[in-house]
Amino acid sequence: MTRRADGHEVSRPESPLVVVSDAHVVHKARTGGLFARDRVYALTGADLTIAPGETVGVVGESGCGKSTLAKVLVGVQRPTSGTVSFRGSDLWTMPPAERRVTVGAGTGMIFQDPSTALNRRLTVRQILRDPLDVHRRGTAPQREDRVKELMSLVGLPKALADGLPGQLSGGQRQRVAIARALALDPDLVVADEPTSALDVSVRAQILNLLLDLKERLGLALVFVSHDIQTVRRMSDRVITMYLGRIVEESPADEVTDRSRHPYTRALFSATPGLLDPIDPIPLVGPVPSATRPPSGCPFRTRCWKADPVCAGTMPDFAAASSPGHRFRCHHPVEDGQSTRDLVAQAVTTVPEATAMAEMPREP
Ligand SMILES: Nc1ncnc2c1ncn2[C@@H]1O[C@H](COP(=O)(O)OP(=O)(O)OP(=O)(O)O)[C@@H](O)[C@H]1O
Repeated sequence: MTRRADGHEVSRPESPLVVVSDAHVVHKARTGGLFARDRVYALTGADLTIAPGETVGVVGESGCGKSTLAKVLVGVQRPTSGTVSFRGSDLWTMPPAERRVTVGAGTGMIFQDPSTALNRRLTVRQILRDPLDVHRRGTAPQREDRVKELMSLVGLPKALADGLPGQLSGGQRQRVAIARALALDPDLVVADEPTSALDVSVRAQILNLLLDLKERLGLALVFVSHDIQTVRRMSDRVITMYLGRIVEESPADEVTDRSRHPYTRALFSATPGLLDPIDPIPLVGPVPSATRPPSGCPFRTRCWKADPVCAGTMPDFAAASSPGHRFRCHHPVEDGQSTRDLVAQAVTTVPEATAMAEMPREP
């Protein structure tokens, strides 16, 4: 059984749709010149399972690896190590042609900015026909029918079929991008900040459209956003990432005041309107560089609960008291402890945390 965002329990088929196991993504640093040796640890040891039909939200500060995880899930980013299986088949050991079909037909991705994600020289009809042509879906008339069906599915008037992206509003462009992601009837759609480039007035419409499509089509949806309130509203389950690591995974209704990882609590405490009007939990300094992540727990340099144990190892996942809730922390928040208490605790121990932040990092 999976708990939906509205609190209802729904039964899901047992076999997972996507399983990511111990995935690491390491890039060469973009800056530093031709002979730079710096590596960016964009994703470290990610384990994640997505069930058919569920919505998983991914939150975390800028640069923590959310987009990298999203791209790994839809087979756009090959992990440096680790595995990604889609409907039981390992994506990166199958022949490339098979992977293109598996990923192309089974997944869809919606990007932040539809202005850059859509080819400006193609009409809406051409944009929506393209995946059908590439994957040779049906006859020419059937493809035309599918284009019409997709436009109606996302609420685009027929009259826009011959329009170019530049002639559409931001909201209409994002509808085209959503329709394109749905063209091949995927099981999984990953939406990476799908509303952050849109006017506030159309954001709710696009979010409602995604929720509606997800229910109607039985899609699994991975929803990446900085907007924690929205993630919570959209998702069944929330993943918190910090500096390339998944540090907590919990049912959406537990992320505010029942999260066990100090970072998740701090992140949510800084979201206006989510909890009591209290000050956010204070953290020490900025997020460390992804080229030199701290040893052990990556959050320890900013955490008010950190001690030398945290500099030693990254703990394995521990299960919280409720199903589907797990976290990786040596000194988790106690079950039932209020965020208000944590603010008070952090305020008194931040000087110690500052000292911890000065501990040596890995070379
Ligand atoms: N192709 C690349 N080459 C070098 N570094 C990269 C590359 N792609 C991502 N990174 C780095 O990897 C880290 C994770 O990036 P990612 O885009 O996944 O983070 P994010 O959480 O999605 O950030 P944001 O919320 O700002 O979009 C960042 O430090 C980023 O600069």
